[in-house]
Amino acid sequence: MKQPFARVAVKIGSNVLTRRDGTLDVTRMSALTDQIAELHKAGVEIILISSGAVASGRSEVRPAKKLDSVDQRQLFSAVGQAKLINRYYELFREHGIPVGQVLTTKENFGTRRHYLNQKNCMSVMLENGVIPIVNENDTISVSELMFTDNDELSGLIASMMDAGALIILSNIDGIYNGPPADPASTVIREIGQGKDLSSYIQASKSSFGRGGMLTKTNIARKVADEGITVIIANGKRDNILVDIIRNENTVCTRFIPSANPVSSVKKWIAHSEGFAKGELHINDCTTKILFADKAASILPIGITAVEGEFEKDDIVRIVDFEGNPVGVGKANCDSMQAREAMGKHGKKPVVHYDYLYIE
Ligand SMILES: Nc1ncnc2c1ncn2[C@@H]1O[C@H](COP(=O)(O)OP(=O)(O)O)[C@@H](O)[C@H]1O
Ligand SMILES: N[C@@H](CCC(=O)OP(=O)(O)O)C(=O)O
Repeated sequence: MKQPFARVAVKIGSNVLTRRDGTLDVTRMSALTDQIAELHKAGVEIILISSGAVASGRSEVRPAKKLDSVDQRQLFSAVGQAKLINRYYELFREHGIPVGQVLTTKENFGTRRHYLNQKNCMSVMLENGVIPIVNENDTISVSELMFTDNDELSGLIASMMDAGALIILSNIDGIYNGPPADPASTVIREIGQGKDLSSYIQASKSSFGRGGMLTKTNIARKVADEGITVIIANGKRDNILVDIIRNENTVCTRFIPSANPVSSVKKWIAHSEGFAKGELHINDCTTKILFADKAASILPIGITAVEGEFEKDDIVRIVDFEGNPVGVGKANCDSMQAREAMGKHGKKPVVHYDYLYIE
């Protein structure tokens, strides 16, 4: 059977993999592994982003004294990640599929060199039939520099690996149009571009999750805008992964991808906002040009202020004349040169169109 997607990133949330008491739900892991193996054997390349390290480590150690939240995370994830990957290794081995562990941190996405290095690692794994199993390296991540949660990480991975789809598995059937516990609420089956979902989302999270539904929807929209289908579905439902791929009527929320996919380098820039070293403030006319259909670079004549100190090739935020962030780009010169050229005609672009992502 022809598969709709050649490459799929699958994110499994902590609560899918853990029982109520916090122990690892090996039965669920085994069921999901079977489905991934089925898709893999049908020729779909899978990249797995799996949470569950902290949750599975929690039940393994009894700390001698009360630990602060950083110590807890480091201790539990160190123990739990080993347990988690060991389980995956055994489960996939039953299908004759090799798996490899990729532990990463947010900083590894900060420079283009690090980014391409990671991309190369996962590409070579896929070329050799190995399923990458990715998680944040919680043991060495610095709290302030962590991913909001693994939804953010999965968005980066799907984008970096040019996946056709990102499937986010949680403990819920999709995004509800009201409180999920309210019987009158139903799952929103399709979400088009530009739809504001904030009024539907409650602040509640599952007991082992970190980010909640709001981060999921924000990431999903961003990734879909880059041309990737994003699906939020219930990882606790039997056969969910295979059903999603093969049966369009499966209950889940689908974010319709943009019809104009963005280039690989623009995808990196789109997710690099957190690494921005400075800001370019642009005038009204340049803002209008950027939002028009034609490709346009940021020329010095349209810049009204340059904030922060940055080097050539650093990431900068683009801010409109009202102070709203409108995009992210890679600077073509350093901040001193940008200040010198600002407001002048006939100068080289400060951000070239090929390295500019407008939100
Ligand atoms: N409108 C909504 N539709 C679905 N879930 C919602 C909504 N608003 C809040 N949620 C909550 O978001 C939770 C899923 O997010 P999260 O706890 O981060 O899961 P995960 O651990 O899988 O990443 C659901 O269990 C639900 O309680
Ligand atoms: N890296 C953490 C993941 C925490 C997290 O983001 O969880 P979730 O919100 O369930 O995706 C772990 O493995 O425990």
